[in-house]
Amino acid sequence: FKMPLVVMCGYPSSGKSTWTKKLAEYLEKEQGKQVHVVKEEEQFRGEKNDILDDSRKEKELRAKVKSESQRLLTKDNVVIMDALNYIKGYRYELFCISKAVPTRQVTVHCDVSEAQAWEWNINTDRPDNEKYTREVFEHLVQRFETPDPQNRWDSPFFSVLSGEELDLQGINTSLFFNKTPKKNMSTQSNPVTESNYLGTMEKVTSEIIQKIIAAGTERDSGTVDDIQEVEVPYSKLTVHVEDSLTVSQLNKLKRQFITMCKTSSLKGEPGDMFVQYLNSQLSSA
Ligand SMILES: Nc1ncnc2c1ncn2[C@@H]1O[C@H](COP(=O)(O)OP(=O)(O)OP(=O)(O)O)[C@@H](O)[C@H]1O
Repeated sequence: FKMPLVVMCGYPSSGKSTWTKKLAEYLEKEQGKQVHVVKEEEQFRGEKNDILDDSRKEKELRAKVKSESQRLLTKDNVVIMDALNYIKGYRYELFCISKAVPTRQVTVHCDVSEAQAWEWNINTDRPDNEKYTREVFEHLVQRFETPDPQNRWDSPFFSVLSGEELDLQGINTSLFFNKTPKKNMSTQSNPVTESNYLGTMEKVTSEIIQKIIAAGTERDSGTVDDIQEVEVPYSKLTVHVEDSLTVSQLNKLKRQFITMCKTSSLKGEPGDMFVQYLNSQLSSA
């Protein structure tokens, strides 16, 4: 059992670094753990707003922070990821990495209002190039995908409101004392054996995609339109389709998912895993 990952998230300037510091101190001094903080901030080098305003640079930034965390996760310490972590699909990828190690992961949401975060941003004693511009701040707030403890990748979940204290002890308990989370209990299908796992994946994902396509193509061949929730085989979960979606996009997501399963030694109920993957990717496009 390897040391766990804490994923901080929240609006820009919502207190992520402040709570990261307190959590790290608590785990080190009171629990005798080694803590490694991966700071997104260190990558900015005075160009915070430029990087966050450029989707290509921002993507590179996220990839760096992710691989740094992944590298450290194999060592004997707690990794706290002090980063915006605002994309649902990205948090899902982190969850897959933790699962593959395997280790535990806890999500901490610094849940302060936009107005409060903005006030902290302008009143902070950092140099101006380390403050968010109004424009970048607003973009990040708009794009923020609030974590939901119902998603298994956002759970166990802790949030801290403005004026409240973070439950440091609770986090410690979740990281070190709780049992490994149980497998998803929403399906009763038969357990899948190692040897036929990928074959099963192929069949399950194909049938799920067929169902989504069938639900949307009655009107318009080739595009899946105007669907909210699609019920699919092999899972009690539904797929949320908000925007129009092409058959080739769906096939691409299926291929990506299968590749991820092959490389990450991720195991679970194939139907649920694929539906959760689709939902995380469809909402983070
Ligand atoms: N609970 C709090 N009460 C009062 N001020 C706070 C609180 N939390 C954070 N701040 C102030 O808000 C500013 C931003 O805090 P912090 O750097 O922790 O946020 P962040 O989410 O890490 O920011 P960034 O998005 O830039 O990484 C700091 O000046 C900090 O002192």
